[in-house]
Amino acid sequence: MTPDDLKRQAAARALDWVRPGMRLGLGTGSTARHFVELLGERVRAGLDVIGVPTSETTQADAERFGVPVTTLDDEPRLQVTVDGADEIGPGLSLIKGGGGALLREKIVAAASDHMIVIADESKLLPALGAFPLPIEVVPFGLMATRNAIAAALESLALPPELKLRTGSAGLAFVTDGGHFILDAALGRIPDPKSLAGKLAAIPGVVEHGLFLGLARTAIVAGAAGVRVIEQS
Ligand SMILES: O=C[C@H](O)[C@H](O)[C@H](O)COP(=O)(O)O
Repeated sequence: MTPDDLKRQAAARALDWVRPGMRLGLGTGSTARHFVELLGERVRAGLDVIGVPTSETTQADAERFGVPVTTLDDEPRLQVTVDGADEIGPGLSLIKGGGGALLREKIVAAASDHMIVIADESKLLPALGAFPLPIEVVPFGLMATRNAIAAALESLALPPELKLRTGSAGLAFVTDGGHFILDAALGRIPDPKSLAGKLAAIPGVVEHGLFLGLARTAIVAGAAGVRVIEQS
């Protein structure tokens, strides 16, 4: 079984939470894409749902797979969001944003009654931080914002290692919102809540990839089968 097979298994299980008439948040990334594709199969078989994509890529996928889409402006409250993650830590804390979609993903998750995270078992970890934490920043004042983030990291005894994410041709990667991403190689984040608070207080930081208290259910597929973890 390949990691991609496991992602698809987790995505398939998430369909159990989908009911006719639901308004769904559609996540971004290779795992969420499986969900959108499988949801499209159900829609073609007659399921009536509508989705809010969390990125331009997912919007295109949803259209290609035949999932009707809307916006949060037209449907500001969603019942269920299904999304992937880069890491799943204690209490279903998450690192997200490896694909650069963290801002819309967090807005959509926060507008949802129930966020379900789907992943293969490699994403389930005893602590967050091995995956570099994406921090979305406005291009204006990049160096000042970067210095402020580095100072915040140092104040928490975390390494101030920040890398501007690059895309094609070595240019800065630009998010759907027109921002840049600084990836913070932290190794281990002992206190995600304190870090989230410090980052959110920095002017120029638009959002960060720590998703705390948002996911209620994790569906994790591994060699031994699919596990459902609920956060009470
Ligand atoms: O910005 C991207 C998202 O947060 C993804 O959900 C995350 O990076 C996981 O992606 P994948 O399912 O491809 O590992």
